[in-house]
Amino acid sequence: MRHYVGGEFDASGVPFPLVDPARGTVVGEAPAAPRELVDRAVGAAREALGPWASWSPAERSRLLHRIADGIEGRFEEFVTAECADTGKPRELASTVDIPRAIANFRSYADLLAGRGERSWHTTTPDGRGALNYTVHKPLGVVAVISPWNLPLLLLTWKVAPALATGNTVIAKPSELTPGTACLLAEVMADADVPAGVFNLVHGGGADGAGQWLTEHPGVDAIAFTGESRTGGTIMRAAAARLAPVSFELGGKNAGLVFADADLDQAVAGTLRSSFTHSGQVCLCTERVYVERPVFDAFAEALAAGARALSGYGPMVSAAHRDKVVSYLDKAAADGDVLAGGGTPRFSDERDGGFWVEPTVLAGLPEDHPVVREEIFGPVVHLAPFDTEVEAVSLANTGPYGLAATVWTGDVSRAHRVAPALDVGIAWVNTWNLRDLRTPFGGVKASGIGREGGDHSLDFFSEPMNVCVKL
Ligand SMILES: NC(=O)c1ccc[n+]([C@@H]2O[C@H](COP(=O)([O-])OP(=O)(O)OC[C@H]3O[C@@H](n4cnc5c(N)ncnc54)[C@H](O)[C@@H]3O)[C@@H](O)[C@H]2O)c1
Ligand SMILES: O=C/C=C/C=C(\O)C(=O)O
Repeated sequence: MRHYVGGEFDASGVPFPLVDPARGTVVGEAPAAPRELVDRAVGAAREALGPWASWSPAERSRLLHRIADGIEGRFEEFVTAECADTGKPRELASTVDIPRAIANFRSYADLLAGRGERSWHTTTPDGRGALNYTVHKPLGVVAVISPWNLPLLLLTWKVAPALATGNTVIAKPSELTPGTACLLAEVMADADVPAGVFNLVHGGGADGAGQWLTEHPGVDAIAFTGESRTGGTIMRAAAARLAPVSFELGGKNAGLVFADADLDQAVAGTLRSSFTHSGQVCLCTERVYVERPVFDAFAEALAAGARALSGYGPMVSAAHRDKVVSYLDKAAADGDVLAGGGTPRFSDERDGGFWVEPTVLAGLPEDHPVVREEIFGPVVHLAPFDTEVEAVSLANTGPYGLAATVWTGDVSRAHRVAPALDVGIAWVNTWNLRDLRTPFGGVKASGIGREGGDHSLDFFSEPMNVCVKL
């Protein structure tokens, strides 16, 4: 595991251990970047800005495709690194995480190639008129700080548009999952990305590379994905120099199941949306409200499906496993456990890992911590509702507003309910179906701004207006 600064690989810094989530064993180490290396990375990124800005959009677009080609060429290595870091099933990394990293670079390469600028012809009293047109400039040096759950997908979801728009980047992946970021740096070097355009430093957040980047006067903007609490800390650091921030934060996503839904589809969809990556996806459903006439049937089918789940992965760390289990203990004390509720016994080396059973709960009050706080594990709470108005109100209550699912067979109800939800993304009769051109992000404590398509290109650009008197 190495840093990548100014086109050079570097392993300086105090090593920190890397732990296999499936077995709980130390399997490697990575260097924590010292402060001077973070300073050097910012300096290299700043120095590279000028030459990089001279690249045409067509040249940057071709380079992004070359990076995508590089990831494709080392696909299995990326899958192995992603699974080693996160413990996620190989099938998930090879069908979601790594293909999406490739798609992230290709979609922004194509969007950039086709991006036009707007202009206006302005009439003037002398009749000769004026021409107003927009020029998009890069923000400058961007710090990209990413979480441990979808390490490569979420890192490249920011790096691709940041590079596409002519910025230079210092990436700081989670200290729990540095592996795929290291491979990405090698792909960048092999693709002849100019030195200093993409830099990578490893280490922690507070009192580490993460904090030093967010406080650094040489960093012009911060793109962050992580906990809402961390977002608040970063926003305070950015406020000191009014640096723009793009935040993708926490969630406590609700599902609404109406009696007119296809129940089998709703159960299968909720099993996916609650237990994919063992609930360690920001879009996962952690609370489901079910119309009363079908509550028992839905609860019974979902609990049976959760009990039958196999091949799921562990929590990313012992600390995260302990956090999730603490919520299970509270739920068992105050409510009903319909499935799971503990940690599985395998009677093999996995017993040293950070596993939690897929868990279905019910019977807790709406103000209970399990129903209100983000757990970020394989845990979903069910509660009944009687009216559509009540369902929307239940879903909209709480500090978060990232995503939601609506299961209904009534098309009018779908178009009435989905827009009424205070979230950034609502799926109807599906989950996590993604079009990369659409706005992606949350409201309330779930984030600031939107990623995806022009939304990312706009965040990473400064639009300038030029007015020419004719
Ligand atoms: N909205 C989304 O798109 C989205 C996507 C994935 C994860 N998440 C959220 O991320 C969280 C899980 O990820 P996590 O545990 O890695 O989050 P986290 O906030 O603990 O860490 C995220 C990143 O921030 C760094 N960091 C931590 N403290 C910092 C500080 N003070 N200054 C600068 N950097 C700091 C970490 O090193 C890591 O790289 C969950 O809350 C989840 O909801 C949101
Ligand atoms: O864990 C959170 C998942 C985020 C997913 C995306 O950012 C995406 O699908 O673009």
